[in-house]
Amino acid sequence: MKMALRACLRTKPGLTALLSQLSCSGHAAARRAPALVAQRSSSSTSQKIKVDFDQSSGVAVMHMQSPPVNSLSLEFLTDVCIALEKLEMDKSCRGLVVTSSQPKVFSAGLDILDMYGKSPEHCAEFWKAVQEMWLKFYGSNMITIAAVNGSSPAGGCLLSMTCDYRIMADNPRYSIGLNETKLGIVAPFWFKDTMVNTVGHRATEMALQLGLLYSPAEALKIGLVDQLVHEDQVLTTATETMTKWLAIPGILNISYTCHFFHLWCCNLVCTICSCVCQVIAAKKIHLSQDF
Ligand SMILES: CCCC/C=C/CC(=O)SCCNC(=O)CCNC(=O)[C@H](O)C(C)(C)COP(=O)(O)OP(=O)(O)OC[C@H]1O[C@@H](n2cnc3c(N)ncnc32)[C@H](O)[C@@H]1OP(=O)(O)O
Repeated sequence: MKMALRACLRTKPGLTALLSQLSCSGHAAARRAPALVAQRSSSSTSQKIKVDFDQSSGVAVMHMQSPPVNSLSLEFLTDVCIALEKLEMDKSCRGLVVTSSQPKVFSAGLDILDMYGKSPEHCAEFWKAVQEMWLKFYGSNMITIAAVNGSSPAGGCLLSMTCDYRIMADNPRYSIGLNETKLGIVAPFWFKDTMVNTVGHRATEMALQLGLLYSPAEALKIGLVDQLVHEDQVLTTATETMTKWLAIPGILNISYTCHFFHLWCCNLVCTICSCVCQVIAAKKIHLSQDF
């Protein structure tokens, strides 16, 4: 799926334009962008994101450092998007590892405080930033690996699922999953679709209906994560794994993308049809009650 968006970005100028319209240029431009210096190794830091880029390997490591739990606030999302844009523009950067600098937590998901009691304008901007993060990760030309070194509920799980590969710390105290139902909210359809693409329909159905959070071992079993390693090994394993992925010529990825893009389009059309059907059904019920 991620590959699909990637192919689309390469081949369809229309979508690129769409993405750039959705891009953080509005709110992001106003913020100071962390610079990536063209040298063998460079480091750039915003308040909430630190990026270390090793030019010799072409791999960047993005450290999320927003205490206490890397919750996805508008400010945090904006910094992530700016950092991603910078890396994407640097053609020497081919791989990205995302990890957390916070102990025990990868990301707590959307910042609840940034969603509650805010103006409609803030909520709109916030929601746009959430979608943008998803699009930028899913549509990235880089190989992306999530080094999940702590708990990762809800939006944190979504973030990890937008990556090509997930390595999680093998600590039973940690959990991962889309637990929105348990919070009394419905996961947006694109959260659901991202999970379907990761673990399949049935596992997603169970996960979303029950708002399940999985232990690392359970997550590995259903394919929500790809590998478990000791807590201290998450980042090193991620960079080693990246070497394997980068050994595959990028062109081969593209041939898979067409197939996945087709599936993605079908999915989108189905979702739209199902929404239309629901509206028609609701109208019919309403009309039949009138008579
Ligand atoms: C409009 C439709 C939207 C639909 C989509 C929603 C997707 C989402 O992502 S909704 C957010 C769902 N997130 C969660 O349910 C996570 C809740 N948090 C936790 O489960 C735990 O905090 C943790 C497992 C991530 C970490 O546990 P730990 O024991 O280490 O830390 P805590 O003491 O629980 O928390 C520390 C500190 O952080 C605050 N906090 C935690 N999560 C969030 C959050 N998502 N947004 C904002 N703030 C959060 C928590 O309140 C504590 O703050 P204080 O120290 O000030 O009490």
